[in-house]
Amino acid sequence: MLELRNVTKKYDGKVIFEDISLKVNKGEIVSILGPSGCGKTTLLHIILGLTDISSGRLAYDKEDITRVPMKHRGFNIVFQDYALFPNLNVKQNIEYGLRNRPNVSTQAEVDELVDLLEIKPHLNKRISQLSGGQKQRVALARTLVMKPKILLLDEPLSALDGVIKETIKARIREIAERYELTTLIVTHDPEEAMTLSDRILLLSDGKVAQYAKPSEIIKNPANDFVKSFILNQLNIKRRNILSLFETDDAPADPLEKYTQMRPVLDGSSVTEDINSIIQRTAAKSIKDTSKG
Ligand SMILES: Nc1ncnc2c1ncn2[C@@H]1O[C@H](COP(=O)(O)OP(=O)(O)OP(=O)(O)O)[C@@H](O)[C@H]1O
Repeated sequence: MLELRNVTKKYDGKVIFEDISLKVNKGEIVSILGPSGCGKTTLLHIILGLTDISSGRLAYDKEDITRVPMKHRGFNIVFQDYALFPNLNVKQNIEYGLRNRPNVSTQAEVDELVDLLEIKPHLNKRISQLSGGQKQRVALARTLVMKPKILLLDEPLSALDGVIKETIKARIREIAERYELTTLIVTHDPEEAMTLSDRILLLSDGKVAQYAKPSEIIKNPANDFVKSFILNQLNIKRRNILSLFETDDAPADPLEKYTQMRPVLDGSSVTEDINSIIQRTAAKSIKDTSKG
């Protein structure tokens, strides 16, 4: 278990956040969510060991790691721009870290990850020949072969959209589950956080606005900031989708709105949901036509 106790970060005397306390269980996916500049990346770098804290404590499996340097913490990060080596091919990128620590993963384990992330057809390609989604999967594989105790992802989906985004989300969930890998993800997108994580840490004004399961945040938002940050953005997306079908199905109650939108957010049943809207709309227009 990862534990943060009263963690405060200041830059040049200016408080970025203060008194952040939280626990993350093994295998849990936690999204760090909040407006631009609230300190999401700083918090991720603090957990990684790349940035020092100003005060407070960090512990992993009850051992104090506050002063443990990054390379001894055994956590690993995928940066937003993937940071792949352009002069090496895909296979060499994935196996790069194993040059110094060859026994961390066996060849069979590397092959399993390559299969899981569907990279096999690309192993001999140069990085410049890959799409954004393929680069993301290679960056994930390169990090995972090193068997990190905690996987840290900085905006892993921001450069992706549509089906590719849903595929990467599914892979992240599958990896967390299969390897019981604790995963922390920085995002500014409430929809991403809602559909990907077991718990969401929502930061605002240098404080924890709420740390809870997505369903709990929807049912019991801790304050007005949480309500507006999460529900407004989700409702805007829902309205945009519904407006495509020109229906007047929009309920006034935010919770009902979210419940209706849930299948749309849950990539798996998006087609079913949109189909039912189409059917209802078509049935209505047939009725209207036959009336006239
Ligand atoms: N090395 C640094 N020195 C001084 N201030 C910094 C440094 N790194 C970050 N900051 C400041 O700390 C605050 C938090 O930055 P951070 O990048 O963690 O925010 P964020 O929530 O990840 O933002 P975004 O969503 O825009 O990426 C910002 O005001 C930023 O200007």
